[in-house]
Amino acid sequence: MAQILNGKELAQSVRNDVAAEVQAWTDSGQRPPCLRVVLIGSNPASEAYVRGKEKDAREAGIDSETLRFDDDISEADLLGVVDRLNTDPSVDGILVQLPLPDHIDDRSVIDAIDPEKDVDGFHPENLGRLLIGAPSFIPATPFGIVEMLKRSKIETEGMRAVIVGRSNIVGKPLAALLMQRDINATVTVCHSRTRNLAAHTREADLLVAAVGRANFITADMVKEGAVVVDVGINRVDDESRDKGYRLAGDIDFEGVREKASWITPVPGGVGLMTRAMLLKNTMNAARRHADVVAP
Ligand SMILES: NC(=O)C1=CN([C@@H]2O[C@H](COP(=O)(O)OP(=O)(O)OC[C@H]3O[C@@H](n4cnc5c(N)ncnc54)[C@H](OP(=O)(O)O)[C@@H]3O)[C@@H](O)[C@H]2O)C=CC1
Ligand SMILES: Nc1nc(=O)c2c([nH]1)NC[C@@H]1CN(c3ccc(C(=O)N[C@@H](CCC(=O)O)C(=O)O)cc3)C=[N+]21
Ligand SMILES: [Mg+2]
Repeated sequence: MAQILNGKELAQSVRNDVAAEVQAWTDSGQRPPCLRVVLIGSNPASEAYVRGKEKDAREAGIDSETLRFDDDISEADLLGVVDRLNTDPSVDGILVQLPLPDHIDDRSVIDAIDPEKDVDGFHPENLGRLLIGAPSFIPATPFGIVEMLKRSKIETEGMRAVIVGRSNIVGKPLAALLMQRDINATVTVCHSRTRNLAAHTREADLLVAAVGRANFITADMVKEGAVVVDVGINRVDDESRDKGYRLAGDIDFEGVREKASWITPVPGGVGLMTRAMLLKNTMNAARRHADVVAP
């Protein structure tokens, strides 16, 4: 039976560390790190993330505000908002909540964010820097996954890592991170065109699912003793809940926990780490902005 990689506890310890960094920062006479989140429309899932982020930021002493716009905002107007935040000297970090409405090109907006304020690490300059191992903002979800493994003292050296999902925000940056010299995993990235997916996943010492389909990874796809990380956030109908649904990951938790050595739950796993690492990135953005190099 797997041990639980407890996102609640691990994220709390990251938040405590960031709160101490922020305290030392403001004690030294600096203003609190400042994050601005841009939220278009009123997607209930996005609203939930944004609420969570605001609460986390407040507790860490970070100045965080969400700028909300109707989903009929034009791309030009949104680019104007980004430009204002880019040039505002009181703003350290910018996060534009994705996905954007269909009439707006996500890429154009991400590319417009000042790479020095890009706390999501989604700008091509930061993704390129991540790939070559140069200092950069590391996307919060991959960063959070690695931080979970490190804080749980899970040895990654020489592991076979299999990532299911090749998105620019999770799968690809996680692959870049896991193959770095301080982690030393051997990485396979699978996607919807992968032939015989289970043959790959069954080889994984570290299996990460970022697919977006509830209970997609079943026990028969998992090697005995694997470390299993669930990035998926899916809604499944559940009449016993007030909301009529509950959250489920991409991993069939009940089945897979019998075989894995470690497993992340949903909720209470990677999502909480994502939010905590965003705070870490915002603290680093403030240092960079003040020309103090991030540690
Ligand atoms: N916990 C957290 O902090 C976060 C959670 N999420 C959640 O993680 C999930 C993934 O997000 P994201 O990476 O943005 O998703 P995307 O939809 O961008 O990517 C999904 C990936 O899964 C692959 N895929 C889809 N179907 C299959 C299949 N049948 N077999 C193998 N691969 C398949 C796709 O392949 P292809 O490229 O070929 O289409 C694609 O690469 C979502 O549930 C999202 O809500 C996302 C970000 C952060
Ligand atoms: N620019 C941008 N950056 C992102 O990092 C980004 C984004 N857009 N768009 C959406 C995805 C998804 N994402 C999550 C963050 C936290 C939780 C999270 O806190 N999850 C909690 C549960 C939250 C709940 O109960 O609703 C948990 O797993 O325990 C989930 C998902 C960030 N994303
Ligand atoms: Mg779009």
